[in-house]
Parts: sequence; C-alpha cells; structure tokens
Amino acid sequence: MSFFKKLKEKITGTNETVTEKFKDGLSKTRNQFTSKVNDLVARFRVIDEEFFEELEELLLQADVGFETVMELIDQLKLEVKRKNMKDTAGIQSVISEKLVEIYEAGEKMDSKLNIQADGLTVILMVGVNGVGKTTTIGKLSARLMAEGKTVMLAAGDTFRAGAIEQLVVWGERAGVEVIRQSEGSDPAAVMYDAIRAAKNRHVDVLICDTAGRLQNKVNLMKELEKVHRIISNEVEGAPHEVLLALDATTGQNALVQAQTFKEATNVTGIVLTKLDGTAKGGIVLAIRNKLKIPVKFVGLGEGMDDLQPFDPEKYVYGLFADGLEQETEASDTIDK
Ligand SMILES: Nc1nc2c(ncn2[C@@H]2O[C@H](COP(=O)(O)OP(=O)(O)OP(=O)(O)O)[C@@H](O)[C@H]2O)c(=O)[nH]1
Repeated sequence: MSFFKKLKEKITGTNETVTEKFKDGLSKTRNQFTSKVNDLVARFRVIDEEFFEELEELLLQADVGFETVMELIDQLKLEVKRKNMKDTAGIQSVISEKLVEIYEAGEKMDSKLNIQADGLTVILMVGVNGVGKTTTIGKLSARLMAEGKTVMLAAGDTFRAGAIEQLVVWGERAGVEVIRQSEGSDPAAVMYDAIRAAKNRHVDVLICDTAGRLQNKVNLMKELEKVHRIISNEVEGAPHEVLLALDATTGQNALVQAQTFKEATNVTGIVLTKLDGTAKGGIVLAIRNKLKIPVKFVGLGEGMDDLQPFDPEKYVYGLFADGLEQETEASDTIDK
C-alpha cells in the first residue's frame, strides 16, 4: 500500500477540522512547491540524475535547508533503487513518506507542552517584536482554557510602547486576567507580582510575555536572565517552557534569530507563526534539524483556533493533499 493511501486512512476521521486547517494553512506552499514537483514528475517520467537535481533545487527553494535536502535526496535514491522504480509515477508518495521519516527519525523531541499535573505551570514567551508573540499568547490561552485550565497573563514587555495594552486586549478577548505594571517598569517585578497573584488564585498556567529587543543582545540576555531567575526562585522547576515565537515568512532569518535566543535563554520549544503566509513552508524541517528544538505549535491563520500543535503527518498531508486525493481516488477505483 502506498504511503499516501496509508496516510489518508490514518487521518480520515481523526479531527478533520485540524487536518483541514493544515491543508488551508499550507496552500501557499502547496501552490508553489508541490505544484512544481508535480510539473517535474510530469515532465521527466523517467527517474534519473537530472530529475533528482531539479527536485533538490525545488526543495532548497522551499527553505527545507541544505542538510535536510541532501539527506532526503539520498534516502529517495535508496528507496527508488530498493523498489526498482523506473518512472516517476508514485514518487510524490515516496517523497512525502521520507519527509515524515526524516522528521521523526531525528533526535527524539517531545512536542507536547510540559504542563504540570499539580500546581502552577509557568510558560515564558520570547521572540522579536512583530513575529506574532502577543497573538500567540492569546491563542494559547484560549487553547489551554478549552482544555479546562485556568490561565493568567503577565505583561512582561514593558519596553515597547503599546505592548501592555495589546496584551490586555488579547486577555479580554480570551477572558483571562492580565497582571501589569506601567510602561518602563522592571519586567522582573511584573513577573514577581504575576506569580504571587497566580499562586493566590490557584491558577494552572501563567504565560509571561517578554520584550523582544534583539537589537541589543546584551540587554536581551540580561533581561531574560533576570526574569528567568525570578521565576525559578518563586516556582520550583519553572519556567516549565520557554517558547520562542518565530515568523515563518522571514525564512532563513528566523534561524538567525533563534540562534541568538538560544544563546540568551534555554528555549524548550518553537512556535512557528504565519506558516499560512509563506510559500516556503519547508522551514519547519530546517528549524528542527538545524536548531534541535521541537516545533511545538504552528500558526496557520489569524483566528483564535489557528494555533495548532505541530503534527508531521498532517503537515505532509497539507503539502501533498492534491496528489494524495488523486492517487487514492485512482487506486480506490482500481480496488473496486
Ligand atoms: N496569517 C497569520 N497572521 C498571524 C499569525 N500569527 C500572528 N499573525 C499576525 O501577525 C501580526 C503581528 O502579531 P502580533 O501578535 O501583534 O506581534 P507581536 O510579536 O506580538 O508583536 P510584539 O508585541 O511587538 O512582540 C498580527 O496582525 C497578527 O494577526 C499566523 O499564524 N498567521
């Protein structure tokens, strides 16, 4: 049975709304990358060295990243040989199978949020201004509340004008309390207040916003270190997650930002925002392989429920949805 058919069977009936979100969110990448792969397959018919070279180029253009592309091409060559495939029919299914395998074969990384069963969980959100940090905090609050958790927010970006107000608006929208001080105050003091309030009110999850001043690495590091210290002094084992928000539309630049934050703090997971806004959705694979940090969530749109836990199979489905529909329909007809 082809990978497409197995994948189709696996995801049918399991939360179709989420599957559709991945499909819609990846439509730009699919229209660019996958349609070019389809053209390539139609143009070549026979699998040869030139076919692999052009495929390699398409994968690089989709921001999959050099090392991952090389690994994928090697794996594909082996599989083509093993299966004795002479023509390109069915190669998309093999490509998608290998993409999932490569994603899952890497270092074992837990993409689940580390939420404590008892007591307060503290999540620190870091990232450069404008990447969608505040929006992500709002969406994450709504998601946790839907799971039955009580949530509180700490307005720790006291640096950027308007950041506190923006968080308060999201807090109101999601129905969660925001602990704040005035602009320019010490973010560590805000965290201290917020932890006190969260403990007093027996809140399950406290999400802390931070300033994303990447322009000044020394200040960024100092501030994050101080905030980190206050949080870990007040709550044992905290912060339980340090989530770095990265904007998928910034491509390779997102990798550079991530490197800086990695040096400043112990990032435990990536939230890749605006994946719906780029045709280079391969960046997910580059991030995982280059940074060795799990992508825990992806942003697939602007709505409250458009932040979804990353799932490699749904992601690959989103990339190859059209081909998958066609292939399974054709083989269903043959089966009948
Ligand atoms: N299409 C799309 N837009 C998004 C997504 N996430 C965030 N946005 C949009 O990106 C813009 C910037 O998001 P903000 O949350 O304001 O950015 P920010 O990182 O909080 O900015 P700072 O508070 O300065 O750090 C907003 O218009 C959001 O609606 C996403 O996953 N998809």
